[in-house]
Amino acid sequence: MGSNLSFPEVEIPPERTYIVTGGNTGIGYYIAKEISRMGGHVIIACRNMSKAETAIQQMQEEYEKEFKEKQAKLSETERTEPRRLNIEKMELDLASFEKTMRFIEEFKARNCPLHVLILNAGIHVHNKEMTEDSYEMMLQSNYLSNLLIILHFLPLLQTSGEDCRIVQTTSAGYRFGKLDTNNINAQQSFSSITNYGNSKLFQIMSMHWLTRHVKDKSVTITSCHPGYVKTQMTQGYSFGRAMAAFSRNGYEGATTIIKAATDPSYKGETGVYFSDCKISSTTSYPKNIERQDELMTYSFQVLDKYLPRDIKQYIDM
Ligand SMILES: NC(=O)c1ccc[n+]([C@@H]2O[C@H](COP(=O)([O-])OP(=O)(O)OC[C@H]3O[C@@H](n4cnc5c(N)ncnc54)[C@H](O)[C@@H]3O)[C@@H](O)[C@H]2O)c1
Repeated sequence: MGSNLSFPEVEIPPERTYIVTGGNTGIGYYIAKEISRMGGHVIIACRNMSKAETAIQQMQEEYEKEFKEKQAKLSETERTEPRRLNIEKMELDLASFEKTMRFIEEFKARNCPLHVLILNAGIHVHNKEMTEDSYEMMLQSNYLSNLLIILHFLPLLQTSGEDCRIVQTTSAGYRFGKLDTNNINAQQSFSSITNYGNSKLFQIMSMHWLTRHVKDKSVTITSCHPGYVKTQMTQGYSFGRAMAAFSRNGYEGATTIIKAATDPSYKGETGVYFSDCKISSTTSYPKNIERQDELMTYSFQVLDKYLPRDIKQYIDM
């Protein structure tokens, strides 16, 4: 397990900024740690600021330990000191449009470039839960709020320089989802697996739609399946615990996303799905254009109040 899971070691210039949502735990923790270790400026966007701070300290400690272990193999004259990783935290709660907008506005107010947006945070609930905005929890947290962030940050990514990317952590569980606008908000029925699958399917469908409709094609948008990974998410239910011995660890789960976000050979590669650290194919379902249009009509209606005023300048809609 995991032997083909790797990403090339690249030296990331310190001015390149990466947002990693859900960067304090699970897969996101390793995405943030490895990208900052390679030199990037990383902002982890999380719900709980004290947990985020603890995670940042832990990343620094682990990095220093690993750095010193590598240095021990070198001669005294070759040895250097570990650096301070450039990781910051910002508050983000995807289960609330108001709080998601607060994060968007706070980041915009910094007036700094954004090179790579890694939308990794996600949730898998077992029973039907509605958000404060009256949307099914996974629909809003895994899909609608992520789309809102993309729509606001696109112009910033387009003007931040070379090779800017949006990378979403989706799931092969998208196969369990389907688009049914009469039941999209669990109006008629709810199933933990189907509704989780829906949210992950919609990430892939919206990626395809955006790939076609964004006017300036310089920013790439991709979706990644991390594999089945032992994290808080999967340990929260009995099947996940039973699968623990056969699951990837958090680092292995992160490799596919890190590769999609940093590998120079993927520069310009857009509208693709990654699995096992390589571009892979999806079923035909998310590629259906009429279905994508239907999803986006619904999504733009839901998000209408929060959309950027000048959106039509950069998206054909
Ligand atoms: N673990 C797996 O086997 C697996 C498989 C396929 C896809 N994924 C996806 O990988 C991503 C990371 O999951 P993980 O396995 O590391 O689980 P995890 O539970 O360890 O991490 C999820 C992260 O998302 C954050 N999050 C959840 N709801 C949020 C909200 N409302 N606002 C902001 N942040 C929120 C959590 O705080 C946490 O940091 C998710 O998108 C998940 O759907 C995981």
